[in-house]
Amino acid sequence: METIAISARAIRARLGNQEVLHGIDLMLPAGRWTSIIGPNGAGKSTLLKVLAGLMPHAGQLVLPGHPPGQMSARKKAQHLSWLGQNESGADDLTAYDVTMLGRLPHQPWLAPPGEADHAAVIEALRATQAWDWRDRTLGQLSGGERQRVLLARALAVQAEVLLMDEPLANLDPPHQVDWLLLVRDLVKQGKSVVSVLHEISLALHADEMVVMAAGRVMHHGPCNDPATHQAIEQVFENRIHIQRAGEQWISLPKIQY
Ligand SMILES: Nc1ncnc2c1ncn2[C@@H]1O[C@H](COP(=O)(O)OP(=O)(O)OP(=O)(O)O)[C@@H](O)[C@H]1O
Repeated sequence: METIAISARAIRARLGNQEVLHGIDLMLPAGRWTSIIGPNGAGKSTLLKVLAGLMPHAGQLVLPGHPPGQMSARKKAQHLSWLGQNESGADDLTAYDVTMLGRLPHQPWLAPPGEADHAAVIEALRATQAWDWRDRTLGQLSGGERQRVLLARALAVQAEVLLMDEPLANLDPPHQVDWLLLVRDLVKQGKSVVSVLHEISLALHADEMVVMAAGRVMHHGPCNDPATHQAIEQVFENRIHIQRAGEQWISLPKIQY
């Protein structure tokens, strides 16, 4: 039987005075990579924030093996790692110190980082090829370089579940591919990854896809399933076409000149 990383039942969430998630039921598999896709405003970021425990919501959220209400904030922060969309702040901190923030859930209150913390930070900065800028502040980095440091921070947590909102933002094509290989490697180690992506061709490399529109899940299925491809085309108003290119599925814009 498939093990579950996060189970969400009847999730509703509001932003301002508007309900933006309208009753979401979702079982996210453990040890797999799930992509969440959908048009602008579909509620993808809101759903990811709810899954990360960062937003008030109605409905039930369960991390199997961790009874609700019995997991301390620290344990939860060790278990779930978060990479937000367009994260700002920390401009005066060095890339090394920003990455070390990912180790906070592991460190005793006010204790300096230990050997394991430094080892995790070094490994994460090397994995995202951000090691060379370890002594530069975030404010001195380009958008893509900065994103790779934030990704290193998320990796340094060494969490079982990684939630990433638009992790490919500002990354050039080779670093997008590196991210994809990194995720595949995490999944091979048994970690669960959930990512919100706008790059449909890359999102199709995931194991499973959640297709959202207007605050609802329209489809959840394997990335190589024709029903999933049809759902993707539909939520994007049939303005894109999913097709096979060699070993991969890719999304092409439908353009009539
Ligand atoms: N402060 C707010 N008050 C009311 N509605 C909001 C607020 N912030 C966002 N929304 C609305 O909530 C809905 C869901 O937003 P969300 O950011 O989750 O969508 P998304 O699918 O991640 O979009 P995108 O692809 O554009 O990043 C959108 O319709 C958005 O306009």
